[in-house]
Amino acid sequence: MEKAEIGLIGLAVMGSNLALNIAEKGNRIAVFNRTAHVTDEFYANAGALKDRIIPCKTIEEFVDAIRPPRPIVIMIKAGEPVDQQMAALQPHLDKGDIMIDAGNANFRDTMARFDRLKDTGLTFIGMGVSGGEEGARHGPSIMVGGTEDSYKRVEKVLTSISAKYNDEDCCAWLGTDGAGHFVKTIHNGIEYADMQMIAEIYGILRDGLGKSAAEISGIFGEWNKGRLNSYLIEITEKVLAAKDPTTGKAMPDVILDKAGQKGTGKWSVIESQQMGIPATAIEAAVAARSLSSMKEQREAAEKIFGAPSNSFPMAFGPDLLRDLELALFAAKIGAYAQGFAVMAEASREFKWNLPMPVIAKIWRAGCIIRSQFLDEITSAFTKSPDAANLVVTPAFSAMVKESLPSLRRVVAAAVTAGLPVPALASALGYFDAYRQARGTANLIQAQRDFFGAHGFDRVDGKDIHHGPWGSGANG
Ligand SMILES: NC(=O)C1=CN([C@@H]2O[C@H](COP(=O)(O)OP(=O)(O)OC[C@H]3O[C@@H](n4cnc5c(N)ncnc54)[C@H](OP(=O)(O)O)[C@@H]3O)[C@@H](O)[C@H]2O)C=CC1
Ligand SMILES: O=C(CO)[C@H](O)[C@H](O)COP(=O)(O)O
Repeated sequence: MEKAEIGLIGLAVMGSNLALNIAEKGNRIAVFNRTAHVTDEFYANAGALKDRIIPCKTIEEFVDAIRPPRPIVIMIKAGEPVDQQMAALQPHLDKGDIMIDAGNANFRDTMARFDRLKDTGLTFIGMGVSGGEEGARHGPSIMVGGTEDSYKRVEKVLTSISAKYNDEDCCAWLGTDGAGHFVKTIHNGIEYADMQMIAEIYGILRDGLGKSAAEISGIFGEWNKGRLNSYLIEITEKVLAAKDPTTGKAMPDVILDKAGQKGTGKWSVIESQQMGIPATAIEAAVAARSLSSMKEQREAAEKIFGAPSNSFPMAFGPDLLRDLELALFAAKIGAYAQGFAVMAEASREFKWNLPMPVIAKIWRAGCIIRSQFLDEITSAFTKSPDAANLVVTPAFSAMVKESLPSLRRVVAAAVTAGLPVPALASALGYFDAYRQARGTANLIQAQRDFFGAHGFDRVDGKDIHHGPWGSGANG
């Protein structure tokens, strides 16, 4: 039998769709799944693509079905399963074969896997894939980490399956070892913030203004024609318009308000904190998901403190919807600015030389946060490669100036009404602190020196580093 050019392990949602995508682009592919009946079902449903798929029941059969040097995509549950699968695969591989972990790995695990494989003659790639089920099937965004040479060996097949934006591939090599998985993690952190901010605006419309799901769907539909145009706004319109087949109610009204999370949001926050780069909107979004899961505690607390007032101040008049749209836009800029700032610091720390315009480019299509907005980020980082932060680039500073007053009005009104807007408020606080030349940390430095003689620098540059208190009283 003619051998496959590539193999794929893991035929759940992502792997099965990626395998069909790979086959559809003209590649012969061998597939394997730990539970064999999943492979049978996948093959049975592969339709016209069956001719290019070799279903395998054992690892030996799978490895043997691929032409060496073998590129093997591992698309399974992240974490320990990946180590188990790699260990099971390794004895059957030959020098030059490439294992590609395409799941949502923690980049630190990816770095450890690179280390473990260093002297084996095997090649490893850590690759972030975004786009969910549909992206995997018809074109995901692909973020590759590993040696540039290893990328060149798989570039053709990866670019053949990736999404396209204006005919440009949404697939790129981003740097060595953990670079691809780090960028995917921050993509997801931004995704968390984007989703949380949309949910907060939905909360204002639902609880503060009494609008129905259908009405809110219409509003998001309108916004999707403007500056907020994006996949997440598009699906928000759709999910709000959908009806529950069982009750006929709007679908979001029958879904429990407890959000799941698999780890990438939390990792984004942990890494940003480790590097000392504020990612306040992402932090607020992760915390909001955790708080959402405390349903019973929230129910008990509402009995003690009462529900929000259900009245969003109407001082906005006819400009209310425009203010909400602009507020969401301003906060979104804050979240992306934070995500890119975290990647810039990681790039320095891990010596990845991450190409910011390229990252923005490959997120323009295929991935969950895809939008027109990312084209503007591409252009801003191309024109200002050394900008300290996205918000100080000429294009984005103009957008912030235009939209920030709306974010301030909306956050103020929501806070007054008792409606929770932690991510919107965090983005606002970030802007306010970031653009304040003289902040209040002078007081913190004085306090630290008072209780711990930690010292401070003076504004006049004089060589006196302690205040006239405690053990530092004499300078
Ligand atoms: N779902 C999504 O929208 C996205 C997911 N991802 C990432 O892609 C990867 C795959 O995601 P998804 O398709 O949702 O599948 P899941 O994360 O639900 O993982 C299920 C797959 O993992 C396999 N698996 C689990 N444990 C082991 C093990 N110990 N050894 C071998 N195989 C194992 C399962 O095999 P079996 O059938 O035998 O149980 C099955 O094929 C994950 O890392 C996920 O985070 C990335 C982007 C989007
Ligand atoms: O990577 C993804 C999208 O980009 C996956 O859908 C991931 O599962 C999303 O994260 P979470 O499950 O924590 O919401």
